[in-house]
Amino acid sequence: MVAPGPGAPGPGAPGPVAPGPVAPGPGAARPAVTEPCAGKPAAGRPPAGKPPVREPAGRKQAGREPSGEVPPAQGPPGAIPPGEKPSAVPGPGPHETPRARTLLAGAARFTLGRTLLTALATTASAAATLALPAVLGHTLDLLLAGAGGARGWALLCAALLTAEVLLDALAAYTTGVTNAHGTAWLRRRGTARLLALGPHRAARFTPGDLVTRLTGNAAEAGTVPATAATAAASLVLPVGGLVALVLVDAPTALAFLAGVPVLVLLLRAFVRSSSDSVTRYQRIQGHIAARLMETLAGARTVAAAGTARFEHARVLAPLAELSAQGRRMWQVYGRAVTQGGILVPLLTTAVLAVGGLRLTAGHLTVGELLAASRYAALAAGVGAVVGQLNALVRGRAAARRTAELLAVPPVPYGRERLPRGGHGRLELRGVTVVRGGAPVLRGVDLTVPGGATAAVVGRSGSGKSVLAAVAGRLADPDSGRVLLDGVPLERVARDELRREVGYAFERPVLFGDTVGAAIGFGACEPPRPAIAAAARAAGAESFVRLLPAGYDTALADAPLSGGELQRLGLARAFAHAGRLLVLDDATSSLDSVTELEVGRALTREVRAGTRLLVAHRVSSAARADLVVWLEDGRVRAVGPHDVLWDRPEYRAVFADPGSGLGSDPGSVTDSGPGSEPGFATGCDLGSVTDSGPGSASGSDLGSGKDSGPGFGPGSASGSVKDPGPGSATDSETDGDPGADPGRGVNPGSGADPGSHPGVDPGSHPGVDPGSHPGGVPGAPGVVDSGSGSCSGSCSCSGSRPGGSGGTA
Ligand SMILES: Nc1ncnc2c1ncn2[C@@H]1O[C@H](COP(=O)(O)OP(=O)(O)OP(=O)(O)O)[C@@H](O)[C@H]1O
Repeated sequence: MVAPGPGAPGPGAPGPVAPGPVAPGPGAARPAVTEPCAGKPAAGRPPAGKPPVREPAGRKQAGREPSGEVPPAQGPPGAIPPGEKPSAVPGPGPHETPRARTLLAGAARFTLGRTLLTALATTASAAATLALPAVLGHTLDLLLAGAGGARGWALLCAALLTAEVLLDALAAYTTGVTNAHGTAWLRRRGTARLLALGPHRAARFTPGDLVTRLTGNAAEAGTVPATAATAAASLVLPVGGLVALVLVDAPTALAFLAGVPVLVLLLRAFVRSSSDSVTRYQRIQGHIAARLMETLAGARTVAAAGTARFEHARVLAPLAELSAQGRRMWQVYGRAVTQGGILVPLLTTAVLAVGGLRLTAGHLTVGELLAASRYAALAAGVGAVVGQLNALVRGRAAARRTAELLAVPPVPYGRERLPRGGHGRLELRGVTVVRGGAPVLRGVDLTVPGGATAAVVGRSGSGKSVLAAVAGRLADPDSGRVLLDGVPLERVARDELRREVGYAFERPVLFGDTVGAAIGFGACEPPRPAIAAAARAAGAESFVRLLPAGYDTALADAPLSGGELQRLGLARAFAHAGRLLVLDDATSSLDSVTELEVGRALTREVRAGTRLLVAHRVSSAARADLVVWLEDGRVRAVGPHDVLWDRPEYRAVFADPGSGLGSDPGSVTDSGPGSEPGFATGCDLGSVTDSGPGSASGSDLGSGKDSGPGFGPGSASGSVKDPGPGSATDSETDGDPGADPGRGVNPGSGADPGSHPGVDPGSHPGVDPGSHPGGVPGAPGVVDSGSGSCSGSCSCSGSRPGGSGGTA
């Protein structure tokens, strides 16, 4: 017998898919974190054996690593809200069918050998099944006639039965293997495409929906090649049965043929109605999985808000619709089976009645009547065909969902290399980014000279993270261009881009089995000393040393605070630092002292290059060479922090509760053991006193003894020599929040050619007033585009107050 099809819907159909993985000591000398990738290449290295520490999801994926908390879809429990993410993706429809077909054809090609073996085994089994009634009938006739040779025919019957059993077993085995290979092929393609989409394009699917597409849906689609082969073979039985019936006795066959049109109509109706309900069923599964993922990602919020019951109801709200579709599937299937169950015995009875009459008339032998009745049953064997059709319908619907993922084009990369010896000059030209139908960056023109540190500040939602994302091509602008060392990012080869542009995020996700592997995770694996140096620079070494096995501690055994996680994320970025390093709020969870130390280490111990820091703290802005002040997606001004600080609106940015003033650790002088007395980070120097041993209490604030290098290359020295207006000499200590917390440091105002000899001083002329006709006169070094007047490229050039005219 031909193995029955994969089964009916309902219990046989997939239930809500459970989200799951897709398939997916320091030396005495301190080595600088340079040449991080001198270690063994990690091309093709899987994302380690451990899933991300934090669950992915979130709207801000474009520019920020996903947060652990995702706001649940709005609305009370009930029907699926129309705005929920899966609906943002084009739903399955006739126009997708060719894609699904192409995909299934690809899976069939991949499993061709096994599929052919399956087809062969099932066809051979069907042939044995077809031969058996004739042989059995003839054997019976020989036995009834007492003729010789019956024994040989009886043995042939036994041989046919044995062959049928063995061939069915072979078909079951090859079907399983073919399904597994087909599923694996689809999952690999889906996962590869998902990873090639980049965060922004992938964000159009919710994580739960993606998991459903890559697990349950891919598994169902993966069964299509073998099911198609089996279904083709299972057609051999009814067709062969009919042919055999005609051969045994044509008038008897005519009795059967009278009922065939009804059978055909029945099958057609089944395919039509089950296709629709199966498609809906699978979509609802995706919705439930998406909600479940959201809830799991936001488990803390749910627990804190005490909304577990609400969440329970919300996640399972589509269950009623799922159940309705499941029932519909059952009904459709049940109806087809029932109708077939009535029709088949009727047809068999008609065949038997006509055959009986023909037997009485002497036109048929007993054996022929037996064979005719068996062939009639085989010819009417719609049960197997319905099962196969049902599996094919489900598989095709599932393939459409997988094909929707593949229909999203991957991010294209060019082949160009960045110029050798470039320092990471970053240019944004007329960059506009649209999110949710509205521009969130509007015609941004900006130049950050190679080797400079730029702090991006602005109120919450002003577009800082989006800017950080486009700067390193985690997202592409909707219009405009981003250039690194003069090469448009879209032309740069992928490996080159990822090697030369590093990111650290506010809430990093760690990949790797161990702490060391998590730091080394990247396109290439840095050697252990470089990993240790990166950890040291990121302030992670102290707690890594305390772990049971240091860098070899399994991530699962390393409980990490938010700040520790952030430091490991920073260490990862430092270990792979290229010519551009983008830190998107990556120090927000660090205490002030650690942040200060990280800022220093970034200058001294990490490969020199351009830094783009999304900053909420005054101290971070104060240490940068230039500040890019964003407002409503536009560059409001570019200039040194201490000069911008004169403006109440700029100060108000930091008065934003979300931006950290008041608790700004930048006002701490330096509380680290062995800290340099008198070092001030430039904040309200009188407002915080330092209780750390050996630290300054702010008494020599503004003394200009700035020995901290700050973030920027060469940022420290200039302030000693030439504090300049608005630099470290500000001594207002009246506690006025609008006073001068930001002025204590004159970051980057002095050249430090010694420490960064590779940086071209000429390329750091401070702010380029020429390119900013809207620059505010009297505010040296600041270019104001608040009125939208930043028409050319904004660069920090020349007129840095207190600076020597270069930050190199
Ligand atoms: N995927 C998205 N869909 C819709 N809107 C988005 C998306 N990503 C960002 N936005 C919107 O773009 C604007 C800028 O977002 P962005 O994350 O860059 O702000 P930000 O300045 O970094 O804010 P914060 O300081 O609060 O992190 C915000 O209004 C945000 O709501």
